[in-house]
Amino acid sequence: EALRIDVVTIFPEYLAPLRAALLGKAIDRGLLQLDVHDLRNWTHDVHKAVDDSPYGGGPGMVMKPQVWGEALDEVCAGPTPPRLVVPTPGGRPFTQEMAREYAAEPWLVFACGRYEGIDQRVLDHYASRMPVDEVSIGDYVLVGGEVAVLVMVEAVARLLPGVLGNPASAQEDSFSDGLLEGPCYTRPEVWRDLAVPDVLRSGNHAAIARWRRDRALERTFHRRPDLLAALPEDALDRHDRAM
Ligand SMILES: Nc1ccc2ncsc2c1
Repeated sequence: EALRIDVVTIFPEYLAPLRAALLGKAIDRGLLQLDVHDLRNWTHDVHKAVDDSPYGGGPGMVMKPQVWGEALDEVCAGPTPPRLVVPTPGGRPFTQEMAREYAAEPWLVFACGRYEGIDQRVLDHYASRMPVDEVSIGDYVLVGGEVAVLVMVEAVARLLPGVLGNPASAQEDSFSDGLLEGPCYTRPEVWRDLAVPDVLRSGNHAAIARWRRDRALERTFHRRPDLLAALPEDALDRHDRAM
């Protein structure tokens, strides 16, 4: 039941960090399977061309449908189709909820576009054969989808059973209760004249929980009021509202 991940890219070496550290161990332990494919393996010309000028003019280049078609036909071949994930600035926002959805899938294929993107007919063609998600990791433009794949694979893999040392932290991390994570502290008690808030050393767990939630509400209110507005009606109690 290990999650299978395939990535198609013209820069396979960009995905090397996924084999380091925690995720590398998860792969070694068979908790997830990662295969990275060089899109140029499916070209047939001496220049290994993967892009061409855009119809309608305009700057930049568009990735050729034929090459992607041959690559995805092969990579996505199998009894049950994968979920095809295509990073793009114009995609649906990637969220912790999507990360949880993806972590429950048996097989994900990530198509990394470069240039101005992939010919739309590729997405349209595969949408009739498998779920195709165009996904954005934020409102900024990168040079290609590879870094977005690193982000998504890390967010997904950490949710897989056994990948994280203590699963509880996956539950309590930011966004699980809809709020940002508040400040955290560790030893020493005083560092450069800055002391750890007394409540955290009080042993009063109710007061600690209350203090942490207050800090999370405060931070969310100041940095991400949109998250507060999105909370369900009953998510904030009287004390919360008084914050
Ligand atoms: N193909 C491509 C190009 C830029 C970019 N920026 C964020 S995701 C993405 C994907």
